[in-house]
Amino acid sequence: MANPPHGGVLKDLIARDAPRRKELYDEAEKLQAIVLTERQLCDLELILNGGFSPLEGFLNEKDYNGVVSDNRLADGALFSMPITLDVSQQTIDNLGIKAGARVALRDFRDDRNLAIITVDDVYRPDKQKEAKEVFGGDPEHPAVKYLYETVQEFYVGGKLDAIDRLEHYDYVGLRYTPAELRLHFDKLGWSKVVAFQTRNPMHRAHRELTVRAARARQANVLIHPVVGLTKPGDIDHFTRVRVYQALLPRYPNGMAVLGLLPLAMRMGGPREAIWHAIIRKNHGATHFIVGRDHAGPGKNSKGEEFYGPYDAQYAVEKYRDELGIEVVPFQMMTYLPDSDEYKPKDEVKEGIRTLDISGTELRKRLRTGQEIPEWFSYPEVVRVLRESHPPRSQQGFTIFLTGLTNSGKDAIARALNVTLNQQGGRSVSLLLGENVRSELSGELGFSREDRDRNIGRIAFVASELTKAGAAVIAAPIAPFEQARKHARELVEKYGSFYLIHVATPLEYAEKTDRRGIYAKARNGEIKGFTGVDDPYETPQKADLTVDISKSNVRTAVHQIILLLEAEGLLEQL
Ligand SMILES: Nc1ncnc2c1ncn2[C@@H]1O[C@H](COP(=O)(O)OS(=O)(=O)O)[C@@H](OP(=O)(O)O)[C@H]1O
Repeated sequence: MANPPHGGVLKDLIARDAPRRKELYDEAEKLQAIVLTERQLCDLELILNGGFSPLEGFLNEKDYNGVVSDNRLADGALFSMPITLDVSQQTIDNLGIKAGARVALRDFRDDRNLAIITVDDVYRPDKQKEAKEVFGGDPEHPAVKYLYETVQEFYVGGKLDAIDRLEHYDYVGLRYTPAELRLHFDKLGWSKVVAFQTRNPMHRAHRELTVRAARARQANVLIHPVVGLTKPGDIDHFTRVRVYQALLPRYPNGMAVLGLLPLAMRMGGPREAIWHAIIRKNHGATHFIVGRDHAGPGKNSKGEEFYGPYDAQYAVEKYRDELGIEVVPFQMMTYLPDSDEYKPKDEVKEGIRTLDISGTELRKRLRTGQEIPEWFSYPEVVRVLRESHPPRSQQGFTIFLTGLTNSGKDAIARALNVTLNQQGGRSVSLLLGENVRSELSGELGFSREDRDRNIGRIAFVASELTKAGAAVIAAPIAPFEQARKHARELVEKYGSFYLIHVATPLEYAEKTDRRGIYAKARNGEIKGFTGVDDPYETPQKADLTVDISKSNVRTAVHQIILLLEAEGLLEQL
């Protein structure tokens, strides 16, 4: 039998309210609706399916205060994370949210009503207190930042009636609700299950750790990764799930099951560990692994850890009797090359050689295409990671040329286009200023606002193409620093961005202008012309500066090629 849920009853609101579904659906159609944010949606899903039992809704003020100050709901039940529904004053006024009101909760992705909340109260949280008590208060902590920057100023508490489950279109078969997982364990005849939480790819060390934990308890393994919201910058869940699927056959005799958890993590270390344990208990697990720095966000900008490495383990230990799920504390696993085995760090005798590859080192090896040894991971896992993290020679990039009209930026861009096409290996896209103007920005003029909008469009297209692995060459005038900076930020989410300042002086550009465009600007036919009667802000931080009055197109192209080569982008594998 699976472990009893937290509080004794699984609050599967979908199953509970199924008989009234039609009635609730019709009622919601007539109600005002709160459109939920991504994080609220994740929370809602786990309230509706019982993952957050004993919760039956979003916390009211009494429960919230208890959880924040003391890890307890008003009735004394252990619960460590405030699960709240935040709204703005404007939403409260527009929707008439007040005690006793019924309001629909809507999915922003498909506009479906998923639940109805009966409002208990509307209250203004003490954010400073929440930040301090729940997360430790460091303003750089991601959940504290989220609290101050994104969370609205009021919370709405109240119980929910469930209308429908969330629709998912990825890995649907692996998204077990607590009830489904419990049934699955029963079917398999598993009575002891060790759950493993993760937001990272799994390698040999994790496989060894989970098998060890299972062996010590004569249990089976639930690999229970988070696929809701994790730490910004984490490897996306699509890649991770393919990694877990590749790893699964490495467990002997089907001893592990993979289930995906749609949780929005807060990276709350000790508080989060207690919460994670409760969630796994609700999913039927009897044991839960808590490792070093469990659900911690790493270090702040001063290099300080947000939490002590074993704070999470102490926290779950403190509540061990109440938790009702046995926590399995684990040290870091390390590889012993001389005996070709993994051991927890604290069990390694002094003088024994050990090997480790950090997350940063792994990312570097993926980026450079460097070998990832078999002692560290399985070839089938590495293959999945390499597919989503191709080496630099296969990654996209953007060359962004900025400069005055007739500075030579267009000629360099065209020459670079054929040079990169000759090189092969990537599709090359050329975004010349005038082409973009006619194809994408036809309605725009040359006011600062319109120019910024134009560069914004180029940046968007360049970032999408860079994501798809292309080489992008853009050559607008782009006279404003802020817009160029924005373009860099957008593209760098997906690949490299190089700003090339074509710094040919105005006198030269004007003197050599065969199209007579400067003449038109000088005699007033064209107004607000860059360099003549509109400013050009010199780039503060160009990756390369070239000047056609002193050099030529061929040299400029060669300099760009050398830059790309030095960055590893042109290597032929
Ligand atoms: N008022 C004014 N100011 C500057 N440029 C003007 C203007 N009116 C028309 N043009 C011609 O439009 C071409 C494209 O400009 P851009 O889109 O690159 O300008 S911006 O980056 O949006 O500021 C640009 O050509 P290239 O520099 O050859 O691309 C200009 O010749």
